[in-house]
Formats: sequence, structure tokens, C-alpha cells
Amino acid sequence: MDDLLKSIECQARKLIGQGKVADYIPALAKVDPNQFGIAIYSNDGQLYHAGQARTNFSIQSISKVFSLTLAIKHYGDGMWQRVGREPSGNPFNSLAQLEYEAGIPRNPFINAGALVISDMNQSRFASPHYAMREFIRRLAGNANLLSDQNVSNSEYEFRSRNASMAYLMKAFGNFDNDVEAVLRNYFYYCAMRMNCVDLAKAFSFLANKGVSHTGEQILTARETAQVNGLLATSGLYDEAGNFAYRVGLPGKSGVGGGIIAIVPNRFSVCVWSPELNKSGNSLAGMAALEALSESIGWSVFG
Ligand SMILES: NC(=O)CC[C@H](N)C(=O)O
Repeated sequence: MDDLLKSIECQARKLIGQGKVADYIPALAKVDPNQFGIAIYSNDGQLYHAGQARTNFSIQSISKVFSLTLAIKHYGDGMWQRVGREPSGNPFNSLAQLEYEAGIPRNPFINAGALVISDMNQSRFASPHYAMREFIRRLAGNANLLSDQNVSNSEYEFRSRNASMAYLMKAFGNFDNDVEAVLRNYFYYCAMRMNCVDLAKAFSFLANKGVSHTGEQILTARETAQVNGLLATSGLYDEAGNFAYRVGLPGKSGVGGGIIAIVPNRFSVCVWSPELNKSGNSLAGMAALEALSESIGWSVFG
């Protein structure tokens, strides 16, 4: 495995220069593009990694999986009245569908969907950002994880598009709490800093029928399969089809350049390289996951 990861790293690094680091906020635009890391965590507790697997980065939309998990734990099936389960086919920050679909976002992994989920968690917890941080720390088994205030403040400053989505949903009656407070928390989650090893471990429960690497039952086996189904159909925004075709695994990306992928009943994987393609997914990360999945025969589609 170590040799395979080294050779995948070497191939993937050749693609650096073809993408573009997220530049919608200055704090992310400054990230050194010349970075790559990968970590794989197996259900029997083996960790494999290569490159900068212990360098922290901004998890961004990968946080949407943590928020969804927390919401499922507390709301169960009732939550699906407020958010759909279909791929959007649109960019992650698109407003278009919200207007003609009565303020119900297509799925929990686009921004509008994650904002509704954050609104649910806001109603449920006295201190939602603290609840979420503790949940993520517990899942990763790392009590030192922090959110980057510089990133979250900058996101809040440039919040117009996310704020528009939230206010539009409020106009449709699909938003209960103060929009600005929910935005603050949503940005706090996006700005959590983690590395590939943290993320591979944190998502091990999705590869292990809902049981975390510390033995805690996070979701039921059924809920875990449902989340993986949603990740496979919507985890990479308007590139979910392409990801299914090239990689064939449930996955979730973020504009910090991280992508997590789940090999059900076997492994959780995290790859990171900051340069993005046009859909906002790590360009070298996608290529690395494709090579890995092909070499090991991981596709869930056969
Ligand atoms: N795709 C992403 O990672 C988007 C997250 C980013 N914080 C946003 O809300 O726009």
C-alpha cells in the first residue's frame, strides 16, 4: 500500500498547476497550491498515508457531512420535509432552484441544503458551534481541532450569496432562526482545520456500519447506508456523476481542496490538494482517487 500511495502521489503532483486555488476569500487565496496529501484508514485500524497527510487545511464543505450526521441523530426522518435527496446538477452555491422549488434545497450537500441543516442544529443546541466542534473532535479522536477565525470572519464578510439563499428560504418559511447567527455558525464549521489523517479517521464510521474507530455507534447501519447513498449521488455537486464514473465511491469535497471517499465496509479515505477544477473539486485529488480506486478495484458499482 505504501508504494502504491507514493506512486499515486507522484502522478497526482504532476497535475498541480492545472487548477485554481479557491479565491472567493483572501484567506483561502493565500494557500500554497503546491501541496498534496492522502490518508487511508481501514476498518481494522490500519492507517496508510503519503505526502502532506498531517498538514491542516480548511475542511469547508466536508463539514456538511458532520452537520448532516448530527441532524440525523436528532431529527431522524422528519428532517426530509425541509431538504431533498436529489442531485442538483447545479454549482454548490447556486440560488436558481430555490426560487422555483419553494425554498426546499435539493440535498444537504449544496450550500442551501447545509444552511437548512445548520438552521435545524441551531434550534437543537444551546451552543451549536460548540456542539459541532466537540462532535468533530470526538469523531476524529483529536481534542485539538480548531476553527480558523480568520477564514470564518472573511467568509462572513463576503457572505452575500449564502445570505441570499438563507433569506430566500426564510421568505418561503423554511428557516427558523436568525439568519446572521446561523451563517456565523455555518462558516465556523466550514473553517474547521483538519488534516487527511484526522478526516480519514473521523469518517471511518461511514465505512463501518455507523461505528466509529473508537467503537461508538454514531449512526445505525441503515442510516449509514443512506448517508453513503446521498454522498454518492450529491457529494460532489454538479460533478457527482463524473465522480461516480471516475472513482465510483461515496464522496464529499470542499473548496479547501479536500475530498473524503468511503469504501463501504472497508476503508475511509481523505485526499487533499488545494487547486480546484471548475466545479470546485480538488483537481489532483480527483485524479488520485481515480487512480487509487482503479488500482484496488474499489468502485461500488462493480
Ligand atoms: N463548496 C464549498 O466548500 C463551499 C463552502 C464555502 N464556505 C461556502 O459557503 O461557499
